[in-house]
Amino acid sequence: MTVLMEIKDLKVHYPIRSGFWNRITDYVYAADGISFTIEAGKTYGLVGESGSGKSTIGKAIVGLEKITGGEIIYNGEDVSKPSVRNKMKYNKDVQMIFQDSLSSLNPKKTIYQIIAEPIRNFDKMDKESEKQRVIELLDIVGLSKNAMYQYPHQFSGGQRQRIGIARAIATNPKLIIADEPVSALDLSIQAQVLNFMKRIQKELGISFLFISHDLGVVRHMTENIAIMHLGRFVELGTREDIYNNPQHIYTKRLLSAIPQIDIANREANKAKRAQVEAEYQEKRSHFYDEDGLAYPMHQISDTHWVSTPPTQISEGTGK
Ligand SMILES: Nc1ncnc2c1ncn2[C@@H]1O[C@H](COP(=O)(O)OP(=O)(O)OP(=O)(O)O)[C@@H](O)[C@H]1O
Repeated sequence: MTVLMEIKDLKVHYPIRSGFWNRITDYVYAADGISFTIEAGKTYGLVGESGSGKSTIGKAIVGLEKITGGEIIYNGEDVSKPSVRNKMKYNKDVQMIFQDSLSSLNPKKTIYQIIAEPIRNFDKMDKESEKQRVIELLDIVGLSKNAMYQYPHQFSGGQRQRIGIARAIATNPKLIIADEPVSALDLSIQAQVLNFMKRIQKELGISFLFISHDLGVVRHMTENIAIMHLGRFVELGTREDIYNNPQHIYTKRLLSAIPQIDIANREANKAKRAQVEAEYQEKRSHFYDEDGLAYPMHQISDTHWVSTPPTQISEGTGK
């Protein structure tokens, strides 16, 4: 395994201000002690429901969010420090794509201007080479060269997402943070964009941090997955660990929420979902500390970590 990036004990706490003096009265612990490793050329899945802190981690990694504590190690340096990022042209190596391609692509700019912008920032070249590079990038994402004279609103959601990907790969990045990249798309288009991302990963050797609220979407995309809840990881493992041997009650709940197209077993699936939900409500307090937060992670196999109550560890039943 070749390590591309190591996130160590990352913390992002947002201050909450209130009262006449606008003083800090509390904090939102959006990311609280997050550690994981992204391998070169692989996809890491980060999954949890809305508000669990996934985007905060993505933004902290690209440098859009100031961190409260921890380290983000890339090429042996801590890139959570802006001075280190600037020195090593980190923003060329790490790019981000977003869920809402319409608002993340400037509506007043042509597709040419949108894709050429990162090239101009990082790889100065003459006009003709720049144009050829834009055409090449459009070709990689399956769009004709005529697209470069058009504007974002003239494309469908799936095409706009591919334009976002063309912009992201323009700098030959090593890592792309993909924050809910297909959530706004129809199911059939989702599959197209996911397959397309897998293809460019294979061809260009890019790593992805794939952020999603849906364990069904990441299933065929990722080698390793972390499940996040209320700012902390509750479970982390390989695809097999998470889908075939889930341990945390929250992971089981997310798995039961994956939509099934199995019409014949619709009633049985519904009953299973209700049973998992009832179990979650009943046993929830056992899996979280007195503040309602996940316990620290405990390793249960070479690849599998689970947030585990201290009492369970002392009893020697880490599972
Ligand atoms: N700038 C901010 N100031 C204060 N609180 C914030 C800020 N940004 C995010 N939060 C809070 O931090 C928590 C995590 O938010 P985050 O957007 O990272 O979650 P998420 O899992 O990506 O959810 P979603 O998919 O809905 O974006 C939420 O409670 C959110 O309200």
